[in-house]
Amino acid sequence: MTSPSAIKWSANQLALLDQRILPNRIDYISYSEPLAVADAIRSMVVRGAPAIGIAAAYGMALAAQQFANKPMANAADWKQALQPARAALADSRPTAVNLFWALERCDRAIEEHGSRDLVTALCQLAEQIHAEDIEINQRIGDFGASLIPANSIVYTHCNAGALATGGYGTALGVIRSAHRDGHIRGVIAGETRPWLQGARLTSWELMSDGIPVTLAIEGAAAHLMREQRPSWIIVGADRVAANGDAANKIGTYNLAIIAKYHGVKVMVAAPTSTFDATIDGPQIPIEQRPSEEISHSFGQRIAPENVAIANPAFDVTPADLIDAIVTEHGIIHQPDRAKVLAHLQAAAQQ
Ligand SMILES: CSC[C@H]1O[C@H](OP(=O)(O)O)[C@H](O)[C@@H]1O
Repeated sequence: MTSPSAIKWSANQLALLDQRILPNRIDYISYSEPLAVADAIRSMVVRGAPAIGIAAAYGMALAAQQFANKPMANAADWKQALQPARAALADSRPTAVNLFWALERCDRAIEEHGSRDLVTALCQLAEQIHAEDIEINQRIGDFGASLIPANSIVYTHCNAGALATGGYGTALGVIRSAHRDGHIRGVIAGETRPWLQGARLTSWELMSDGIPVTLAIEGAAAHLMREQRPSWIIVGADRVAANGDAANKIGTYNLAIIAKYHGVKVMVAAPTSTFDATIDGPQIPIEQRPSEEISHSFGQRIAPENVAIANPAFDVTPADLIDAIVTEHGIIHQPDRAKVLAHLQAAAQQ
């Protein structure tokens, strides 16, 4: 049994698996309002860079449906009508660049179709982005798996699985493909405070696929790298910058430093839609999330009132701590600016 899809679209209705209550409850929430989709992204009903981009594209399709019976003379009319929905979706989470990449693809569809049947075009575009992502993840998985030695233990952080994407996953896509090839002896999944994507989502996904997984607290990472000698740390990304730095869930930078000390290799698995060639790592916007995610645990206060709290949702791992960035177009070994830009240029020509 594999984990259910994070995103469902049928009869022009969007349903999102509520990832805030997994794995204890499997509930989908239906959406017809684009502003509600923006809230779902902000509150992490749906999360994970590629899944956020797919949800935003469906949000724009829902927005267009609201104007299906209104006279629109041209693309400018449509852009004006859809602007509130686009603005709300763009404002939902700042770090995952797939969100902005998907909205820009919707912008191009609006320009291209103008007053013709834009509703159908945006629905088809969202479905295309969704279907493409699954195929992309399978390619990332196979490229990444080619790097995993036989009999490997690997370590992963957060959830870059089917639940964070259109399906199959990026980091978990590599693990799924390597397990299919018989190269995975075990996976260590870091719990990933405060939202516990590792404990609640990655453990659940891997167990659903029959992949041996051991859940650990993040504080055990150095000990486990020394004792169990994983071959790779395999993570996803929310944004890969032009210089090869990668933003991912908070704690990834820690793991990369520990990995360097212990001679463990670090792999970032991400589609080229997660790359942002316009900035370098230090310029990546880091989302600061609500303090309550740290001061409370499942509704119970665990920290004193008024304690100062830092809750950055992501950190940036410098390229010199990354051994490989794996995309749907191949592998960037020992990434740097020149290699990243060459990879993106070659990808654009395919
Ligand atoms: C392939 S998803 C990438 C990324 O998304 C997760 O963040 P969040 O759960 O806050 O959306 C995490 O950083 C994953 O690695």
